[in-house]
Order: sequence, then C-alpha cells, then structure tokens
Amino acid sequence: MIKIEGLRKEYKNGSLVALDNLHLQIEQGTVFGFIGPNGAGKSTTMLILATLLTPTSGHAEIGGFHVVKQGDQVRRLIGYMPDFFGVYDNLTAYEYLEFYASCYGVDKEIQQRVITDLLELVNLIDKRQQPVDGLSRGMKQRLGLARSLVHDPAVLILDEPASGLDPRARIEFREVLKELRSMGKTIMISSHILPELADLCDTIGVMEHGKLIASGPVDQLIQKPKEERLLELRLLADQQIEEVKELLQADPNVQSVEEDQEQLLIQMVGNEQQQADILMNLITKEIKVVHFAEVSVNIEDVFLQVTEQREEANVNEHSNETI
Ligand SMILES: Nc1ncnc2c1ncn2[C@@H]1O[C@H](COP(=O)(O)OP(=O)(O)OP(=O)(O)O)[C@@H](O)[C@H]1O
Repeated sequence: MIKIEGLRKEYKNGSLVALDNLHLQIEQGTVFGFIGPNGAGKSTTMLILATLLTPTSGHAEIGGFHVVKQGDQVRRLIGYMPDFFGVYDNLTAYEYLEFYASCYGVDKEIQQRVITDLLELVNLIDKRQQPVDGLSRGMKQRLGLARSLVHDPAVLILDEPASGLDPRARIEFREVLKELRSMGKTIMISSHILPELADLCDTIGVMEHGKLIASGPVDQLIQKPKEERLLELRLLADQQIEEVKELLQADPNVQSVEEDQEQLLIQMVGNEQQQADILMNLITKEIKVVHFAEVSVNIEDVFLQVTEQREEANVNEHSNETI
C-alpha cells in the first residue's frame, strides 16, 4: 500500500540530510509502527507521504499513486494527523468536524451521519456541543484523529499521536486505533516513547539518522543471538521459594534467577524445548506452578536492542580499523 524507494530529503541547502536512501514497504491492512529517537526523520517521511513536503530525490507512492506527481489522488486516500495541529477554539467538536468534512467535500446529505459516527468512534459523542477549547489533551487528540477520518481514507498516517497523553488517555487512544485496524485501515504510526504500541503493530521500522536500520514483524526483529529468554514463574503461595531457586539454578540452561515481588524472573539460554524442560523439571519435583511464561518484548526493547547492536558493530568496526 505504501512503497518508498531510495527516498532522500536534504534541508539547509544540502548540509543536513534528514532522509538518506530510505526504503520501506507497508502492506495493505497492516499497522506499521515507525520508531526512532527525535530527529531520526520520522516526521519528514510522513510529511512527504502526506504530500506536504517534496523529497530531494527518490520515490514514494501510496496505493500506486506517486506522492509528488499525483498528490490529489494520494490526499483522497490518506488521513494525516501531524504531531502538532491547531484546533479552532471557538468551534464545538461537532462544528470542527463539520468544517473539515466540508473542506474534504463530504456530501452535505451524509455529513451529519459521518460526523456522528466519528464522534462515537472516538468516544466524544457526549462532547459534541462542547467548545474544542474545553477538551482535555487526550480528547483533542482523539478529535484530531476523527478529523483525519472525515473522508473515510484507507490509509492513516499518524505522527506521534499519543505524545503528551497520560496513561489513561493513551489506552483510550489505542482502543480507537484497534478499532480502526479491525476496520481494515492501513495505519502508519510513529512514536519514540510508546511501548504500548507493540501489541498494536504488525510490523515496525526503526529509524536512526535518516536511515531505516531495521524493519519487520516485532518478534522476528528481535535477534536473540544465543536464544536468550526471560521467563516469569509464579508459584502457589505455600511453595518453598529458596528450594525452587536452587533447583532452577542447577539447570545448565538457566543463567540467573531473581525474585521480583511475587514471582521469579529466570534468565535462560535455549530454545522452546529447553524452556519446556525447565517447567517439566519443576512439575516432576511436585512444585506447584501457577504461571510460567516468556516475557514478551515491547517496542522499546526492540529499539534499544537494535540501536545497541549497531553501536557495538560500529565500535568493533573502528577497533578493527586500528588493528
Ligand atoms: N524544516 C526543516 N528545516 C531544517 N531542518 C529540518 C526541518 N525539519 C526537520 N529538520 C531536521 O531533519 C532531521 C529529521 O527531523 P524529523 O522531524 O523528520 O525527525 P523525527 O524523527 O520526526 O523527530 P521528532 O520525533 O523529534 O519529530 C532533524 O535533524 C531535524 O532537525
């Protein structure tokens, strides 16, 4: 659905390269998490896709339409939510969406239904007559999302939509995104702080210094060089925790065991078979296990891991150079 090939964007007469030979593909109906630190080039990429910025060179298309040469078709296909957007404070939530629906040429006959549906989708139906001014930041963000949906676009490009939201507002925002995903929208969403996106995204791309340094399904992206796994183990209350710890530490695949509140955290090296063997060993020793599971990774882990691996690789490269 979204295809980027060799995209380059220079600022300041070429002295700043914001995007450097970027390649990226996002399939229809998937949610793509675009992560990276400040200044990595996420907003620049999204602005180009939203037809609001011209690339220096390279190619980008959405739904087969060229973002520079076929901007009108692209704009019909996408809903874009910038990281900062103005709201017209004197308007009510309903009037605000009505204004944008008119801008997008949504038929007057269906405007009322479209806006009501959108306000319901983003949980603002009770606020429809409230001035935008009086809405909380979380509500404004959801209203911004509704705004990007007035023309029922197939693709959503959301630039840091949850930044500045408190945890509750983030969860509410994520629920709306889940609903949009179930409606079959293709969603590109950027973030540098939101591990909560992990269970929402089908694939992620990690940006650094204008380059995509890793991309793919979250679980595949995590490289486990030695198949390192972190396991959580919770026992029935009457179990002898010290005894269990000793038992675990005797396992050659277990590297460390730590107590963490009510549970044990087991760092192990091995595959699924060896993970299953640890559990089997406990059960045969009649240890009563309530919970035993691998701790899943989140987007921040992926990001840290990928960038750390790169840093290590750079250090090795430089040390090789000096030999
Ligand atoms: N209009 C501009 N003029 C000059 N430099 C710019 C401009 N817009 C962005 N940049 C620079 O381009 C680089 C990429 O910025 P960009 O905003 O795309 O990154 P980002 O990953 O979205 O970061 P953030 O999360 O902070 O928005 C940065 O070095 C930034 O300072």
